[in-house]
Amino acid sequence: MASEPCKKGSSEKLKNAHGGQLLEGIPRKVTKELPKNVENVPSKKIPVETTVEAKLLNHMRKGSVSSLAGNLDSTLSLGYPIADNEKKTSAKVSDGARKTSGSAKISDRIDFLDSGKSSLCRNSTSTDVSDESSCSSFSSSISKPHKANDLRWEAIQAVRLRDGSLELKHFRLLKKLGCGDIGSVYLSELCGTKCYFAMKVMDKASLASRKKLLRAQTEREILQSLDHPFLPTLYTHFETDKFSCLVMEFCPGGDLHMLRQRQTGKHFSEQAVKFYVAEVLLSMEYLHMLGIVYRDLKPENVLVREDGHIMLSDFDLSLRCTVSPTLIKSSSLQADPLTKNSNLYCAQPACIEPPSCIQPSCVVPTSCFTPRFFKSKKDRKPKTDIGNQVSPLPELMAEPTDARSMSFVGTHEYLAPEIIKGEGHGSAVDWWTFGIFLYELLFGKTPFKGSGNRATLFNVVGQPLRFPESPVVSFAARDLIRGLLVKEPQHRLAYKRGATEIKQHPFFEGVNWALIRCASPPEVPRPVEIERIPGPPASAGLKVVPAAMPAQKNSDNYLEFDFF
Ligand SMILES: Nc1ncnc2c1ncn2[C@@H]1O[C@H](COP(=O)(O)OP(=O)(O)OP(=O)(O)O)[C@@H](O)[C@H]1O
Repeated sequence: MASEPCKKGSSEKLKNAHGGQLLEGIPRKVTKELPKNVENVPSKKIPVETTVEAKLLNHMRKGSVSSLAGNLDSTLSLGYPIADNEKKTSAKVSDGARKTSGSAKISDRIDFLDSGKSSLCRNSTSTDVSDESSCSSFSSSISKPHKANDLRWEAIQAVRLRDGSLELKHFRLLKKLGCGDIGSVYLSELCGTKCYFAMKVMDKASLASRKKLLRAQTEREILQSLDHPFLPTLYTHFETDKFSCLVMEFCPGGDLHMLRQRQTGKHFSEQAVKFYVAEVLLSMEYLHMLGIVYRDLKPENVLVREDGHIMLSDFDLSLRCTVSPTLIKSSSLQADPLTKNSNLYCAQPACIEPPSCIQPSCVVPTSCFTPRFFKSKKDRKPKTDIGNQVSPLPELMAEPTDARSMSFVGTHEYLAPEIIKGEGHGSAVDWWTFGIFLYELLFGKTPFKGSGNRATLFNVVGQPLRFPESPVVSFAARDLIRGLLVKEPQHRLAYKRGATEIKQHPFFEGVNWALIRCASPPEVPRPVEIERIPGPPASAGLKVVPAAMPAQKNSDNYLEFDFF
């Protein structure tokens, strides 16, 4: 089968074909690196697809894996075109460790950045993951309490128990979902289980030659550390001699960029926005608690799960640092940890009793998102007491504010001013991108977009924030955006107390943060139908027909009923 060309660069072609105008709906392309220190690295993304897919097929033909179910292109439809998936045309510029001189003019800096000469920051090595064994990683459900009732998790564990490890041969690759800078993502079935996953396949040789091994490693390590309802679950990862594979949850609903294109006026209603940004906020809060600055928030990276809730994806640009979560305000029922209970401390933002958060019949609003407090047995209250707590939740500040990176990372329209100016940046960049994200979902466009990337960068740094007259958006929403899109990071909302500050903004009034996972989403993807169609055994085709559709009729008032 001929390998399908990677469509990631398709927007560039459209740009030329349409008089330099980037068509609305064509995804922003991101160049993750503007290489400088690295000689001979192309400034455009290499279509990993061509290399990965060809090699993968070759690999499979040798009999090491079940077939990439044939006729993929013609017989499979995901309900959203792959071309839409493969978007992003701006520059996703990699984390460079370059320092600019304090006296350098911003225009020089922007020229430099726009010229594609900024440096790579992470010191990629060709050996950073080469010593890995070919076995699967053994993340256990103990470290992922949210997976306790997950059939896919159980299916993976069952194969592991039976065969010792997960390998490529255990999966059928059914459909290419898209390709990114460091790999291609395939819809895959764990053979014989009807459990479907998104498998990211990365060609190790290509990663090494393009000095992206470290980035792939960063993404994998971050994914391994996550266990949150709105963040990807890494079910397993394994290596072959040629490929590194990450097996994650498959999101059939596409991403928020595509979903926005389908809305009337190409923007979401304010209620829908509130839902999506609230879930993104919780996932960012969790990441910051783990010391992870995400750095790549944009609608393309927010995927929609089968239940309509979101999943933040794409962690290869994230920055890891140390963080010391601090309790800044205890709830009235908690003794002051500093005075009375010196053994009370905050550790992980995880569920205290995981299943209780999922049950719609929750009587007690046990929070999935509040910090877990460990106390000595002596001080632990009886469960009933805890269950009756109705007092305000304690406030936790877990901002990796000390993090400092000189990297130039992100997508032009989403870059924070301090990144463009090369002043060094920390977690506040995530709150800037959160503001741009909120703006784009509400207004259908980003606030500082210029005629080209260079103009965009200038606008971000120098242009004041303006709001279009339509659509009409509440004062609270505009006020929140204003607070987030403050150019100086130290004056930006959430700079001091992180997500807590944002949660308390009137825009989110009435949001039940603890039970957001139980709320009805604005749209739920149509159930995935995967039906086998007749054909030769080796190329048995599958039909996949998910597409976002409006939530149940009676969900017109879902926000009042479920969410607030
Ligand atoms: N879990 C998933 N479920 C469904 N589709 C996915 C999933 N993960 C990724 N995809 C699709 O595959 C495409 C490629 O994803 P991938 O993370 O490799 O690249 P990317 O998001 O473009 O970013 P990057 O270039 O930084 O790697 C995405 O655009 C998305 O449409």
